[in-house]
Amino acid sequence: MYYFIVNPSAGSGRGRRVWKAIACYMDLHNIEYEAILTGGTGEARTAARELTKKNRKPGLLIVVGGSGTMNEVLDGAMFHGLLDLGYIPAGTGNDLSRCLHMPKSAVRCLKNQLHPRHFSMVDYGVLSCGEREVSHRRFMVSAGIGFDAAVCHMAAGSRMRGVLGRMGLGKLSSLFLGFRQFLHCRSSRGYILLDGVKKVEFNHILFISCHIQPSEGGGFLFAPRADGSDGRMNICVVSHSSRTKLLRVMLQALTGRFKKHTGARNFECREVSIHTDAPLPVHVDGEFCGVQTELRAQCISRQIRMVI
Ligand SMILES: Nc1ncnc2c1ncn2[C@@H]1O[C@H](COP(=O)(O)OP(=O)(O)OP(=O)(O)O)[C@@H](O)[C@H]1O
Repeated sequence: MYYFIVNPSAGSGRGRRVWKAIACYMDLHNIEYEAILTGGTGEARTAARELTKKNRKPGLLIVVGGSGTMNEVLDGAMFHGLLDLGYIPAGTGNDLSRCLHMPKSAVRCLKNQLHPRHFSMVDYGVLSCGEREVSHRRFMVSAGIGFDAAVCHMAAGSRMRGVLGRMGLGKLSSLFLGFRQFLHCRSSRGYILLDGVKKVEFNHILFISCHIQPSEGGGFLFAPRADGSDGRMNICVVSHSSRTKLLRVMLQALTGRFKKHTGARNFECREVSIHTDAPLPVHVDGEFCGVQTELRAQCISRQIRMVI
């Protein structure tokens, strides 16, 4: 049995179009399936919890949407050993499918899920935040604090993103919002503590992102060495007093030539604690989740089995 969780509004309506093609293929080939179409935030999480309960009829859970939908499913799913997860990308940024080198065609992806030849064991991260009441949220691509989260927050309420997204120009809208935010975003002093032993301090943190997968934000390669199945996270810290230098960092990340240079540093670890003096916005897989000064992220090794 195949269970689909579909976000029809992912990718500014691409989710609905992709789902039509998939449902058509499934019906044409008489393959049994159930589908849940989400109506808003949180529904994919609830559906995933329900579908992964122990007493359910076994089957493959396949997500149709962007990284936000995938994030909700991962966050809501119950693990009984490994979690088998299928994915058909239909989002705006599509970082996960790019990092996993998935085919561009939705039907091609579907065929791979129906006739698996190659499985990939994938890591995920857990972000913990809050002081008195600690909350935990899983992530599959990246989580971070600062500028990147501020862009996600702005994008979520942006009408321009919806309009450009429908025209297939989602990346352009991210660039525009990113540039606007880049000019206004505040920086902060702070530090990171890697695996509880190595403390590194920074004076002008623009953002810190914790990567399971190498890119975020629709193709910004901030952690080119991140490997989604090595049990480790790659931490990217972008910090410098000169915005001109940081602009160069952003452009290099966008063009895939991100290297070690002034303004950006990468670290590897299994677990990281992050402190910023000023409260900064936080995101997980591109979904805004409030403003914080303290975060902890850890990598859970190879607990998701995906067909790619
Ligand atoms: N029916 C719906 N209408 C509006 N929003 C929805 C609906 N179902 C789910 N959502 C919300 O849509 C948001 C965006 O989803 P998602 O991240 O999958 O798409 P995207 O932003 O286009 O893709 P990406 O994150 O890969 O750029 C998520 O916060 C999700 O909770």
